[in-house]
Amino acid sequence: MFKVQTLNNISVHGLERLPRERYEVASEISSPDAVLVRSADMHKLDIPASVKAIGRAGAGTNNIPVAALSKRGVAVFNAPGANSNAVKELVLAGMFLAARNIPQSLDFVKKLEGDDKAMHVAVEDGKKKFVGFELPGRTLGVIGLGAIGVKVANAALELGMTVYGYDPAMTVQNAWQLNSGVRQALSVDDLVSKSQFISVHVPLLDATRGLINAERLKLMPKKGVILNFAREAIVDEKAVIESLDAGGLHAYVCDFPSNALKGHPRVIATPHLGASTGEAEDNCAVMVADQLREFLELGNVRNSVNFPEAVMALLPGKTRLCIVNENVPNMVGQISTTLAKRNLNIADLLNKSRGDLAYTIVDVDSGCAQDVVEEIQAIQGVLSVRCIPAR
Ligand SMILES: NC(=O)C1=CN([C@@H]2O[C@H](COP(=O)(O)OP(=O)(O)OC[C@H]3O[C@@H](n4cnc5c(N)ncnc54)[C@H](O)[C@@H]3O)[C@@H](O)[C@H]2O)C=CC1
Ligand SMILES: O=C(O)C(=O)COP(=O)(O)O
Repeated sequence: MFKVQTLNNISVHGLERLPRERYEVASEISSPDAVLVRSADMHKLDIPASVKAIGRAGAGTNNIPVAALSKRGVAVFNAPGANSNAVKELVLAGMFLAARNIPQSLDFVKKLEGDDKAMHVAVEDGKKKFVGFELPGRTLGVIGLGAIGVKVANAALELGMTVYGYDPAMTVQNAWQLNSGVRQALSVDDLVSKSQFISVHVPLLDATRGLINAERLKLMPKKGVILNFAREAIVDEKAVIESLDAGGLHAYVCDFPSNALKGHPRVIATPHLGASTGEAEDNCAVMVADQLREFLELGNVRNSVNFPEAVMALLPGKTRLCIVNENVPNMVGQISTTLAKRNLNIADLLNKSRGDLAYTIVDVDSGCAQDVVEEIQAIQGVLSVRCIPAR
């Protein structure tokens, strides 16, 4: 029986992927094997030694102490692309809301008084304050052409906008999805200086903290719109408010409200709603639950943010050892020597590395005693070892 702790509400469609006869899933559970999470902050949590994997039912993993977990040999999974359409749709909505001054006009309507005739007069007189602009011919700059950025860029092209993209580490997979009409910006500054709309779709990293700052806002054409559906700290909120107040920016559209932003007439803020559609919640939960299950039951790794991709078929009758170790020379040598000493024949072996970490799957012909696991665990550089008994 595997135990899975949930730290947020996870779609029932995802939880159903973990069959009751093999999985106990609860928000309060002792010694969990794995954790399922959305945006709960795990940085200050005491994550028990029993945890072998974390599944993030979503994209961003900045709420998870990934580096510390890697050192313990714990895998972290996410659900790449599973909520990207939901975010794209909200970004598009944000562009329309800003361009047509819709929030301000709704506010105006809410405050109308008098009978219908008086209201009609006020409407026809008041509407001139909300004259907007149209999107065709305007320029959008997309920073980060990953699952979301590519969809936003393609959709904006369809709307008749000129689109620039910037992403120095774009994957081949995403490059295949990107409409060839999207132009390449040479740098963030190049993109910013060309774009009336800028939408950020990068993870929160040291390199992306404050990516949109006072200097960059000065490079932007007047009356621009910044859209931030990525993470709060990617945009310098103080600089944005100063620019809005000084008549630089037209609007700041974001998914991360704060006291400073709340009530500002040119801020359109939603309560972290990017991934909050039934479809996205189901997609993320199903994807990450499947990945967790495959890891717990077979040791295979798909879509991890810290482990290398590693998938090997497990044949009936074979016992599997899953070893996480530092990516240093002679680890596989030491592991196979340990097995040979015990007369355990290797049927199949897969060794993959990613950065400082390596992951080895070894299938052996016969069962494998606990002391073998302990001996491998004792090899310097081994971070965690797991034995999956033969079926
Ligand atoms: N508001 C919400 O509810 C949601 C927010 N997000 C946020 O959006 C972010 C992006 O999500 P996805 O597109 O699914 O992730 P992704 O991993 O598919 O794409 C991120 C892209 O950013 C690029 N990148 C990284 N550093 C960069 C830099 N310094 N300059 C330019 N590009 C850079 C990467 O190469 C990658 O292509 C997530 O990390 C998360 O923080 C994601 C989903 C929902
Ligand atoms: O997937 C992401 O990165 C998100 O920000 C979505 O967060 P959520 O799962 O809605 O709490």
